[in-house]
Amino acid sequence: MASSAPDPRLAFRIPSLPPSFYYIPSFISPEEEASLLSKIPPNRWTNLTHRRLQAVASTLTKSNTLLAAPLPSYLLDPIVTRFTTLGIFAHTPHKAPNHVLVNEYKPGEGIMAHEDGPAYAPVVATVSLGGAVMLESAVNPAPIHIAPLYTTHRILCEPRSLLVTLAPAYINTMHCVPAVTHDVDLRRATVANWDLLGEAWRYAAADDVDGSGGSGGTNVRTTRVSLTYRDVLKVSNAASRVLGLGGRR
Ligand SMILES: O=C(O)CCC(=O)C(=O)O
Ligand SMILES: [Fe+2]
Repeated sequence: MASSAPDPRLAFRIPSLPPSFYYIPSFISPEEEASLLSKIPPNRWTNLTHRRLQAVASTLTKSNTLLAAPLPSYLLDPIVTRFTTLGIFAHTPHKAPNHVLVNEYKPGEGIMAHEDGPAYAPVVATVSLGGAVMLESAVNPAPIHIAPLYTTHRILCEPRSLLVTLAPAYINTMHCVPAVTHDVDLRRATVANWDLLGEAWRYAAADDVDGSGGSGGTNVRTTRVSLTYRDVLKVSNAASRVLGLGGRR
């Protein structure tokens, strides 16, 4: 019976993590990666202390409202088409992403621990381009202002991969990208998605190609761009029509 067939998406769930993180290596091809990198507008970056950022199509208003504007076509195809096939945004209010935060990290850069918060439906789909980085996720057993963080998990985001974070992980965890030039001690015991990596051998120590022991490998950071797709809950069509807003920052 079709209903008893295993959900193919489960193959990509990171099993050692709390629900739900999914990791898909080689979500896009090297050609698609190069094309995406060439289409990111060079003049729309906002420089932050440890990374630079583009909010596409625009920055949310103070009330966390998106002024309706279509995503540019380079961010839609093929990525959003594949999201639709996988049903990633099937249960969000708009059934599709309507906002993308594009981050760029040079070696030594990162993003401090944070939650993505209530402006969005609890789904983030992140495509990595360029270099690999370690994303750290800290599970919080209680509301963040009451209890300190405990268990930290490490997720290696390879170039061309897709990382999907769904509720309850979206709500119960904080995440960061450490601002380092090298991600060290890479092996099965310390990298939650080791067995889902497309090219784990690249990151293993020379004496430890299966990642199970040894001294652990190192990822030497190079510039990495992340495309983080989200569905903003509050969308204003009126404001963008009347005020002519909604342009890209
Ligand atoms: O670059 C990443 O993978 C994480 C970015 C992030 O956490 C964010 O934009 O909220
Ligand atoms: Fe985030």
